[in-house]
Amino acid sequence: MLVLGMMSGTSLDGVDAALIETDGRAITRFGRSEYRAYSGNEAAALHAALGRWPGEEGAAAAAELSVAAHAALAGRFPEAEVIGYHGQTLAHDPHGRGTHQAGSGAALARATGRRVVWDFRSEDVRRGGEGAPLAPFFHHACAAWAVSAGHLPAAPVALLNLGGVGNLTWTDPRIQTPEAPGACLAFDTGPANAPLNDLMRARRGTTRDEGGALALAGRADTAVVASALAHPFFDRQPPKSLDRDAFAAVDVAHLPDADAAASLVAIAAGAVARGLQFAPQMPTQVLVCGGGRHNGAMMAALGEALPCAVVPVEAAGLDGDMLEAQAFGWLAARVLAGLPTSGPETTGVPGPCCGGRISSPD
Ligand SMILES: Nc1ncnc2c1ncn2[C@@H]1O[C@H](COP(=O)(O)OP(=O)(O)OP(=O)(O)O)[C@@H](O)[C@H]1O
Ligand SMILES: CC(=O)N[C@H]1[C@@H]2OC[C@@H](O2)[C@@H](O)[C@@H]1O[C@H](C)C(=O)O
Repeated sequence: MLVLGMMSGTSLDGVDAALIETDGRAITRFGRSEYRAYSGNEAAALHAALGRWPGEEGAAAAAELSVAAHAALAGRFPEAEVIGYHGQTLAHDPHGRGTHQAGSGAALARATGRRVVWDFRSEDVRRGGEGAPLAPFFHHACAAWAVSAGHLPAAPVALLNLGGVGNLTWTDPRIQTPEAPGACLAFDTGPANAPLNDLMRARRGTTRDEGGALALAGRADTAVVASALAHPFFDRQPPKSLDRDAFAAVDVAHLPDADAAASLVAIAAGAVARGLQFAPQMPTQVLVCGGGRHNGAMMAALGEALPCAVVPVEAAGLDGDMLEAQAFGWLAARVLAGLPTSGPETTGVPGPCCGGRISSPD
């Protein structure tokens, strides 16, 4: 089936939408994609609602805004039979209050006249999993696709998503299904772009460090980096997940702008290196997707910190800006096929877990 996957990540910059043709197992074809940036007012409303749970101030407005933005974008894809709708994560506390993605799939189904698969994380959390990351089974499908297309050798590889938070999937495409033991090991690596974006907003009034120019002009403060990487999160065995602001306490207030940016980049790269130590074997390469791969300082720091090649995921014929949107399209097809969306090695859920809810327009 032809599915439209839609994702608005923790960076709160906008919505990605991408078509994918799949039965929830193999990827038959990648289709076209579009991005819709949030307006300043929309981003401000979403920021104001961060950390809020259903019923709390700002959450309902964020949910309505999310549905409206996604419906507008979905209107540009009339050919999609089904929509995979992630919603906007406002809060994530899997072993406490749960996980909260604002935006109702039922409302989106009514607004678009199409079937919507949504609420992908709750069931995993309810069953004791981390509820994240959910892209790993899709990363396995991508690796298998890239091997069959001749873009990758048939060997273990890692996919690293550098969004607001980073997440990494080690995967062996020689194993047939993603839920099979040994096919995937996945976890959030640590903070990626979110602290850098927050720094740029506070100090420069911009949304991001374009190309990593500011970080490239600075020097990482070794004491700040070491103290951030001393966080007990990095010693925890994967799977493990993070809330967007888990590292809000990293203190770079005393550093000049460029050194502060360089330090946050070094922390993000160091976090990936710490995480990769848990991989069952060193991957042939780390394929980087997500906005962070456009940050030259981030890519350079990763190249230094990791013991294997680090390349943008385009090297394997994939689209690094749309991988997460595609993931939620593929996962939607998987939910409709009744196949698991997470497992013990991706979210720590005790057994294979079929998450997601299905809403019809009528
Ligand atoms: N040209 C660029 N230069 C520097 N940084 C960039 C560039 N383009 C994107 N980014 C960074 O990538 C971020 C967006 O990444 P992405 O869209 O992958 O995140 P997300 O999907 O919102 O987050 P997550 O994956 O955590 O849910 C931006 O907020 C910015 O920090
Ligand atoms: C709770 C939540 O929304 N987590 C996001 C976030 O952004 C990156 C990282 O943290 C990952 O855990 C996840 O998103 C991706 C798409 C995932 O679930 O694989």
